[in-house]
Amino acid sequence: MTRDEARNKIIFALDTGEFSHVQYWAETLAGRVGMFKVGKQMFTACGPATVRMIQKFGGDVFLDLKFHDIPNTVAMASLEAARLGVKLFNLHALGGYEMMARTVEALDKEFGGTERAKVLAVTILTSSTEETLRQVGIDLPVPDMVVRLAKLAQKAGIDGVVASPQEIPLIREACGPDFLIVTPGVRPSFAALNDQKRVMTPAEAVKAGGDYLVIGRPIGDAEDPAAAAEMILDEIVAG
Ligand SMILES: O=C(O)c1cc(=O)[nH]c(=O)n1[C@@H]1O[C@H](COP(=O)(O)O)[C@@H](O)[C@H]1O
Repeated sequence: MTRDEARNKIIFALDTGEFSHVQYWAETLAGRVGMFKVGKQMFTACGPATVRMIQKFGGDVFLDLKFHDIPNTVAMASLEAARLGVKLFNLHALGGYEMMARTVEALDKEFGGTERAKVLAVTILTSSTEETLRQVGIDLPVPDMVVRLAKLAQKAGIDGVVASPQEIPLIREACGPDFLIVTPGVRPSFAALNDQKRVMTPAEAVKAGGDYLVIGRPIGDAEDPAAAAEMILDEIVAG
């Protein structure tokens, strides 16, 4: 894999609430990562201006608001997300088939054949374990639940999933080569696990067939974030 191909796979999780930091990150990591993820903290604090600021500096955006609500509410919120011109956004597959299908229908109606934001369904969060599932009344093993939700999302017309890198082979087998797989829970050899549980290294996640890797704290908390991003690219290219 070339360095450019590796770079295009990296999505930096911009997990801050400070609008004044956005320009710094967009400039520092431009050309070092393929996309910027704006999540709940950033969006709640600063809203769509964050997305526009990143776009102004030439960055692509993954809007990570993990919608989960009644079908109409999610479909309408999804249209607003897509109108911001983001490349990716997500919802929770646990919201069910109708919620996902209504969202894809609304997007197709508005955007027709033109290029639109891709929708990802979050399967089971990378911080969750079997115990987490049992606590909410789900007795299936995590991998079974992930595959079940990925297949449901694909049936509803969703473009891909967010899942742990450990589940990539199972999802590929169940959903085929064109279904996008985006994996957080990626930890380079030099970084701490933090609250992530089901993790892999960047090189392993790419080798397993992940289309995009979401990486936050290993870059954001590093003393030299640009160097950390380059070290991650080194690991992927070497791997
Ligand atoms: O949808 C996500 O991006 C996501 C799903 C998931 O299962 N696990 C997960 O960690 N994330 C996000 O991915 C990012 C991971 O950040 P770090 O753990 O700092 O690399 C965070 O912004 C999470 O919100």
